[in-house]
Amino acid sequence: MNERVAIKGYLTQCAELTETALKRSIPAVWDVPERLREAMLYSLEAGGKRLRPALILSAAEAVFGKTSAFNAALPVACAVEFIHTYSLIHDDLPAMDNDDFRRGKPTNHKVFGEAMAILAGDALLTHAFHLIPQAARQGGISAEVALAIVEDLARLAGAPGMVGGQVADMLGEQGITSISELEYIHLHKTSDLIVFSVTAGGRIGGATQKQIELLARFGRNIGLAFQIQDDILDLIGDEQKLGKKTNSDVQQNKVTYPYLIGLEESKAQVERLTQEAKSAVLEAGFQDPLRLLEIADYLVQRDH
Ligand SMILES: CC(C)=CCC/C(C)=C/COP(=O)(O)OP(=O)(O)O
Ligand SMILES: C=C(C)CCOP(=O)(O)OP(=O)(O)O
Repeated sequence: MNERVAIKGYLTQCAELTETALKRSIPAVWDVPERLREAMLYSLEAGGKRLRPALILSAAEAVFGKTSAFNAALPVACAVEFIHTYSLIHDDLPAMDNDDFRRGKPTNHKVFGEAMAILAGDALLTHAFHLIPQAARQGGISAEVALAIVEDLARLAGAPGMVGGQVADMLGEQGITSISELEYIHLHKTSDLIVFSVTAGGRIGGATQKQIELLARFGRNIGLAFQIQDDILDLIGDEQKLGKKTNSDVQQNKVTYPYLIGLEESKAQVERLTQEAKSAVLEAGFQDPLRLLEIADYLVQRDH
């Protein structure tokens, strides 16, 4: 990827690289029950924006200054997409959001049944942790970087991160009255995996500790903006483009930013968080920060 294409084209290229790498991440010959493999591939190959992999690739590019860091970053990009996909399968289950459509298709449990959907999620989660040491064994990243990435992923996707955020969301349903409670949920449920993505990309590109911290600040802010935008789109978005039902938050009595502060103030908040994110990237003195800055702006305008 040498040519400077517009951001939409860049994200498409990142998504295509990720799709190819994802196909290779599940062994062609794999001694696992065929139905489990089908259920994993069903959600993994259902599309999705592949935003988190793109953030890993673009953070590596920002720090390293070239897209030649992409090859080393792709196994980690796949790992985060495995984790994100498992989280969506479980989030859609009847015990959680009870959703019927995801990524433009019936949800995993609608096709494979609840038990298999839970297990397909479990298998995707576990396989993610297989991919990162493999990348080190193949020489793409050092063992030290792989260890730091595994440690970050376990924390940011686990109880102190995404899982904890999802639990706080579940326990707080209807009882949330303040922005700070809602912010806690969004920061963990959504931002933490985005923080993981940009800091992992940074580690692969050779970032300093100070740069990792600034990438984490970037990730927290775009992550929060991303979740608020998700809540806005749930109210005013297009089902066809989103590939999932709108108005589900209202139907599930969920407390969201638009519910607490209104639509216009929520949009203004997305803008503010985006500016804050961009200032962190500018402060970091990266070799080539352009893609990260463009992605931050692109996310404000997204309609799916
Ligand atoms: C451990 C688990 C299961 C984590 C799920 C994390 C997550 C971000 C779910 C989607 O949130 P959402 O319900 O706000 O989004 P959507 O509108 O896409 O369902
Ligand atoms: C965190 C949220 C809001 C869940 C959906 O994430 P995405 O909007 O990134 O979902 P896909 O494109 O990967 O399907």
